[in-house]
Amino acid sequence: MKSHKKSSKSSRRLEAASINNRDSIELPHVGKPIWSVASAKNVDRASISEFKIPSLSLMECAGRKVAVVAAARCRPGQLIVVLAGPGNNGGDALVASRYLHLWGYSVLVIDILNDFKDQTPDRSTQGQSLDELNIRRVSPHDFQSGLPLPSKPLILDGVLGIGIRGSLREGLYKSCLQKASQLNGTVISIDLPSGMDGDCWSGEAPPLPADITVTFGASKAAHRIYPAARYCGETLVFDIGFSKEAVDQSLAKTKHQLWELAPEALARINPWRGLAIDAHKFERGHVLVIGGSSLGFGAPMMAAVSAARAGAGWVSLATPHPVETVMARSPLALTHQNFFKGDHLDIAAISKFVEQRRVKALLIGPGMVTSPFQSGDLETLARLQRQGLSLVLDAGALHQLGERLKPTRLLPEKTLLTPHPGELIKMGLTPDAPKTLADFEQLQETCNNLGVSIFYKSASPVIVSPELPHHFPCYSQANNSLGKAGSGDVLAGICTALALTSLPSWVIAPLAQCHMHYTCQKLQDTGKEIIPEDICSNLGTWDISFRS
Ligand SMILES: NC(=O)C1=CN([C@@H]2O[C@H](COP(=O)(O)OP(=O)(O)OC[C@H]3O[C@@H](n4cnc5c(N)ncnc54)[C@H](O)[C@@H]3O)[C@@H](O)[C@H]2O)[C@@H](O)CC1
Ligand SMILES: Nc1ncnc2c1ncn2[C@@H]1O[C@H](COP(=O)(O)OP(=O)(O)O)[C@@H](O)[C@H]1O
Ligand SMILES: [K+]
Repeated sequence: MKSHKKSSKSSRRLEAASINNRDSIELPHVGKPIWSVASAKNVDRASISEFKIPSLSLMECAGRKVAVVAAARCRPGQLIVVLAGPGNNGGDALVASRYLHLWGYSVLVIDILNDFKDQTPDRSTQGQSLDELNIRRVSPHDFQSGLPLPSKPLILDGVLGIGIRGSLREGLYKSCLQKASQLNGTVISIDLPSGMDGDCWSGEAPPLPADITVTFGASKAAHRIYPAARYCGETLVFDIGFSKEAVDQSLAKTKHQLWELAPEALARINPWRGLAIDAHKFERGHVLVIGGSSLGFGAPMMAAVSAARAGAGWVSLATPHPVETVMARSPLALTHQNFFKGDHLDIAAISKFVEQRRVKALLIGPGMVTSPFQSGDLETLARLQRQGLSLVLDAGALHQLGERLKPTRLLPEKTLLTPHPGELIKMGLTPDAPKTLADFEQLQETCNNLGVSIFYKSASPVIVSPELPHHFPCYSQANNSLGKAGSGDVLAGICTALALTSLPSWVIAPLAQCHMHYTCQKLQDTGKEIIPEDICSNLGTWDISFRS
């Protein structure tokens, strides 16, 4: 978000550093594209037909990678049960079986075919190469009718991959997968847990969820976005020798693109780099947090402390409670206001405070249960934005915001909304939570019209911003210790501190999530069960906490 006009020499230095930040951070510096299934198929097709890479050598490489992963996970004496379906996913499984057998592991292949005629040519070739080795192979009928097997084998799921169309049909493939799930083994799935749609992240659990998924070229949406990602387990991505030109060609054709952000790369961004050693509080910037309700003021307090720990120069807190009550519970450096008239905001008083006290970033919503806005309030905020104010709206401030925003148009580079799925729906912008990339494209259209960026919060939050047309970065490092009431307040506070800098909102929001996630992880290393309050009072300095 652009910093507003500054006069001193050192503040110009900050602005220069921040503008550099803004100009130099590009998506490929901090993330990798997530391929759609169509892109993956295009890469495959073009590598083979245009760039003359033999399909069998891609399969050989894929199967070998799977074998290496399986060998590393196999316990001494453990049986490896390989489920090999009819397509090239099954072909990969057969290559893996060959390697594992040759390396001395005990392998049992289940040929999950209705008919040998169903096989793809490459799968059939791999089958023939297995015939010459002494690998035990059984029919799906034998497998299903109670073939005695040791419990807890290592299972390789090569029944179906990205060739699936629609939902998994009832029949042989599904029943074999269900049977395999009864073995209670460790499951390594090839490319995708069989039956899953690589592009969709909100579907049902597949019959045989994976502990590890081995995929090729790049991850797909289902590997990275929750809830689908939970069924993939740990996803490992391998290069299997696709042509780089084929990859570039395929991605160039892609209309919209999900990106997987790399925490280590985000970690190198220090939002305060370049801040002069003699900087004063206004060079960092003044944050005002407005929130709370009759239920309390813990949420805005945590957001305010998080904003201070994330680098704000001065943080003021406004709640509907008597200032003395809040002050008695507050860290000393926070200053306190009461900008409420009943359930609503005294927008004139806020506006005066923002102008007089040079507030540069305003967070409204933590701990609020209903919308605090009345007609005209958003117009006032839009006017303050044009004077340099950045706005972050969370929780209660999001309720029915869609309707309220329509006549207003805020500045997208200065407005960040942070809804979780329920809040997104309550905003009234969309009847359902986004389930596909096309849904995000639609949401971006809405963001363009309203002049806002949306950080769609979940265990794998995605940013949708008019500043980044057709590209949707996702931070997919989940940690269930963050699934606790209050994490959203910490996140909103960090976002608001970062809104003081000139980082674009598509960087601010994931960087805030990354900072919260790293801090949580570090605190967990001390062996404690972590609560959001711990995170807010222990946020690391940007340089130190991100050096891991
Ligand atoms: N050269 C290549 O083509 C490469 C392909 N690779 C592997 O090949 C896989 C893709 O192979 P294929 O395109 O042969 O497809 P799959 O092996 O994923 O699946 C094909 C089978 O799925 C069945 N099917 C489709 N929709 C279904 C539904 N709704 N319910 C039940 N069955 C359904 C089809 O009848 C067909 O028999 C990738 O996932 C990857 O594992 C890798 O070997 C890398 C190279
Ligand atoms: N399992 C998880 N892994 C990673 N991040 C999570 C997880 N669960 C929640 N979060 C993050 O924690 C925050 C929770 O926000 P929210 O649902 O608004 O919580 P609250 O308002 O109760 O504080 C979001 O930033 C979300 O991205
Ligand atoms: K599979």
